[in-house]
Amino acid sequence: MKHIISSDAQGTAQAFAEFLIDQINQSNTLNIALSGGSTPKILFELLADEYEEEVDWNKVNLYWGDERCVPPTDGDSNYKMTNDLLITQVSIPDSNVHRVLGENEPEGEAARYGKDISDNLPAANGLPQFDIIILGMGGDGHTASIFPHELELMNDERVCAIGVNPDSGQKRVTLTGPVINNAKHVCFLVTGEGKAEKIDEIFNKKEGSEKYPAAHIAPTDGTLTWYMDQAAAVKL
Ligand SMILES: O=C1O[C@H](COP(=O)(O)O)[C@@H](O)[C@H](O)[C@H]1O
Repeated sequence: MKHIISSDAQGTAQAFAEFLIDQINQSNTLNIALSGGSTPKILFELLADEYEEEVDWNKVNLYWGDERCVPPTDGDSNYKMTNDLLITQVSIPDSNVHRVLGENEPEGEAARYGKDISDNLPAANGLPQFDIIILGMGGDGHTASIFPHELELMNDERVCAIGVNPDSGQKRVTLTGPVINNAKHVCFLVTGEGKAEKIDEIFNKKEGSEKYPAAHIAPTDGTLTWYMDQAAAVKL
């Protein structure tokens, strides 16, 4: 496990963007699962503003590690944020964009999306393998949409399942733990002082940290990198 600490959220997005651009330029095709959240928002703006011309976007296939079960026009939609800030700003073919159909019935959509992933990605260890998965970590230690009260999703045999936000009751489609941990590169983007406590607990393996889904991310054969800002990493 590696961690890269930048001075602020902009620096965190920049550090990850440089890694991503290198990976795209070194690959014939790159399958990436995106996340929602505040740092990816900065990342998408940065990619559109500064890296649009730097890569061949035809090589990039976009998926989502989690999505809220809402229509793609809803302000809560992770796809909407990516579409507004990145997809409509770079030359990426529509056929490369594999969104979760958040407007569909959740359980059926989790199965459909899992099949879309299995049908299109190469397999390794009997599971689809992403080149890169971007993760965030919520203030409660959730990652993707695996929340502490549904830790069993870390060991679920399906590719995708439904997670439920315990505060709002909102259903979300999420990749399961085994698929996340099967990726070649798993990259957390975590910024802000609100994450410092959990970062400290997870990194220092404090008692009780095992209840946080983010603490269970440990790629089987791939790399794990935490991109953080100083505020999130202040207790390390
Ligand atoms: O609910 C979500 O939040 C997490 C973390 O977001 P952040 O703004 O606290 O960085 C995100 O990873 C996930 O995709 C999203 O659905």
